Amino acid sequence: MSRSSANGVTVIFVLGGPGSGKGTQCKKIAKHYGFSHLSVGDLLRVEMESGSADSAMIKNMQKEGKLVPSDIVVKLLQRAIQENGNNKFLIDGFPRNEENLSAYDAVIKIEPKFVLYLECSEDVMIQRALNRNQGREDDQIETIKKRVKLFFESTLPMIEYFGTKGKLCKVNGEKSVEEVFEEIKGIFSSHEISKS
Ligand SMILES: Nc1ncnc2c1ncn2[C@@H]1O[C@H](COP(=O)(O)OP(=O)(O)O)[C@@H](O)[C@H]1O
Ligand SMILES: Nc1ccn([C@@H]2O[C@H](COP(=O)(O)OP(=O)(O)O)[C@@H](O)[C@H]2O)c(=O)n1
Ligand SMILES: [Mg+2]
Repeated sequence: MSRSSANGVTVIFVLGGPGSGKGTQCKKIAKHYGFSHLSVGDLLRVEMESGSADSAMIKNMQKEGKLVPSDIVVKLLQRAIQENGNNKFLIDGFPRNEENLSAYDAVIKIEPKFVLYLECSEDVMIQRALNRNQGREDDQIETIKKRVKLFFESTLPMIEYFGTKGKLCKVNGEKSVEEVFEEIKGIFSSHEISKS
């Protein structure tokens, strides 16, 4: 039996390229449905600012648009889940490749209820990330292009794998914020997740 059915913890992976709207939609879902939003990029940024032994490496990987080793990412995620009293989590921006997924399966082991994928064209991703204005060092054009490339090379094949398992829920991430959220509400309703 998966841990999700054993202890009643619900996990949803929220995936999409940079700028596809993961953070934007997760905030709305969290508020509407009472989920806790765990953005792995944010967890890494907090760890980077903490001055821990991994700070410099994380800063460098983010600046280069590369992925931080999975063991470090999974430890941060596990700690965030354990410290949180909630039993419903949106995991935003993870897993991003097969290695992330294997590390998750080995350590955290909570089978996701489904994977929410915000589909967006490369041009829209790039424009949104460029206009984001959050002071992120990785939101400059050269790094964004590397991140987009990595998304299509490493993340998308893994997302498609969830499709073969019948776990993939895809929405059109290019519509307005409210239209995307309406589509998401339909998906949540079909999975019998109701307003908190
Ligand atoms: N559906 C949308 N339409 C237009 N702009 C959006 C939409 N969703 C998000 N944005 C904007 O695009 C940028 C990237 O969104 P964000 O949620 O940070 O994406 P991600 O977490 O996937 O990188 C932000 O400036 C956000 O306000
Ligand atoms: N699973 C993850 C998620 C993020 N990251 C790092 O954090 C960066 C920013 O991730 P993010 O999820 O905040 O980025 P967006 O998709 O929101 O633009 C990535 O480019 C990686 O360097 C990672 O290494 N592994
Ligand atoms: Mg984000």
